[in-house]
Parts: sequence; C-alpha cells; structure tokens
Amino acid sequence: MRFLKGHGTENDFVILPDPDGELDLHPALVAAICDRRAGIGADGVLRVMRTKLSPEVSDQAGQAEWFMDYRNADGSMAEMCGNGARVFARYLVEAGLAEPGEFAMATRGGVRRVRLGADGDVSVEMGKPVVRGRSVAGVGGHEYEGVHVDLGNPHLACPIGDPVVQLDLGHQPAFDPGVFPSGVNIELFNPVGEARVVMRVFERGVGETRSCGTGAVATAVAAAGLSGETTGTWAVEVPGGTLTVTLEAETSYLSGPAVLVAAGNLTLAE
Ligand SMILES: N[C@@H](CCC[C@H](N)C(=O)O)C(=O)O
Repeated sequence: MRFLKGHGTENDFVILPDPDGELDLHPALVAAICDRRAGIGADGVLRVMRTKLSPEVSDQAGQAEWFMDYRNADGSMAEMCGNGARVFARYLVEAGLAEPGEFAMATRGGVRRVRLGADGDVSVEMGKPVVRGRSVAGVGGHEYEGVHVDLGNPHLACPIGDPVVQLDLGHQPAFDPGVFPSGVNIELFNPVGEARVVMRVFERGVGETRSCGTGAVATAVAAAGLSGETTGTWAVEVPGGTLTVTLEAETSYLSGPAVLVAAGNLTLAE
C-alpha cells in the first residue's frame, strides 16, 4: 500500500490514501506503522477516505469530500488534529484531490475549513475553543494549574513559572481522570513577550511531541486569559517551529508550515 510522510512544525504523520476504506486500520497496525524503529515512525496516521463512505462522518459528506481519519501513534482515535489537518490539506492539493485555495475536510470533531497560502503556510479554522474550567497537571513532582480547553479533543494548558525547556516530559503527567475520563493532551507554557509563548506538550496517545496544533490553540486561549483577553493573535513557539494562533469572538485559526517529505510503499499492511 502506498504511503506518504509529512509534518507540520515537526508533528509528523504517515498519510495512507485509502479512498474507498478498504484497509483494516486496526490499532496494532497503526502502532506498528508509527514505531520509530520497526516501522516508518510518526506521531500519528492520517487515513484519507471519502467522507460519504465513512459511516462515522457521512453526515458531513455534503460539505467535505475527504475525511481525515486521524489515529494517534498508540492506535487510539482522536476527534481532531490541528497539524494533521494542515498536512492533510497539503496532501489533498499535491495529489490533485483538492483545488489550491480554500476547501473543507471532514473530521470526527466536525467540518474544518483550510486555506493554503501563497507563502507555503496552511491555515485551518479550528472553531470556537470551549473553556470548561480549571484543573491541575502533575509533572516532575510539581503541580501546575491550567485551563481545560475543548477543541473537539481535550486539553489542559498550564502556564508555569519555570522555563518549560527544563521540564522532564519523558513520563505521562498526572491529571484528574474525573475531569478527563478519556485522557487529555497537556500543554505547559511560558509567556515570553507580547503575545508570544513557548510551549511543550505531552499528547494523549503519543507522548511528548515537537508540536501540537490543537494544543497551540488551547495554549493561546490560556495565555490570553492571563491578561483577561479572549481575542488576538499569538505566536506559539514549539520545539519544531512556530505556529500562529488567531482567536476571534466566534472562531479561531491555526497557521504554519505543512510539508510532505517522502512517499513509498508500505509492506506492513500486506
Ligand atoms: N497533534 C495533534 C493532536 C492529535 C490528537 C491528540 N493526541 C489527542 O489524542 O487528542 C494536533 O496537532 O492537534
């Protein structure tokens, strides 16, 4: 089976074109593909399926021809992936499956509109982030209070006093399973200037990654809240680059680079 590899600020994905949904994409296969030693290696898989043939999202078929079937590296499903959506859009255009410019895609979190800019960046409209309250993450013996933000998938974005670069994110941070029964993506960030933050993330179903798009939006929401704001544009520096998040009254946008780097033939699925 044919695959491609791409990334958005080094949040990397294996793309599997499977328009008619013929592949049995079970969790063990996803985990084998994402294995960085025995597989191709990635933070997740983006299966490209026709929306109308995907029972989970067929109600979105009137608005979006293609469904981003996103899976985490451990094989679990997630509702939404911001960087994945940007890489998925890049693939659709390069494969001739979508016209350059603006178009919609289906996700488990609902329809998302994307736009490919002339500068090479890809933007995705992320919808209105929903703030659900506050909770606490435990990292390296410290507790950090943060904001529970719902972007289709769950986030806990915590401002911290220490530089995030010093954190040990080699282990699952503690969180309250009563608040997050399906797990949570945990962002830790330092404000470093006017509307600029440095962020690290421990993703549900993956571990520490070099970027997370939905996490960047959650972080911008939490950073804005520190100064009583709900709108504006934030630069979110992650280990893999810089993302731009724009918060508006009724929606939000995530922008940054999204590139394809390789294509090949996958024998694992055969
Ligand atoms: N890296 C993604 C988020 C992927 C899903 C997440 N791990 C979850 O389980 O919710 C992004 O760029 O948003």
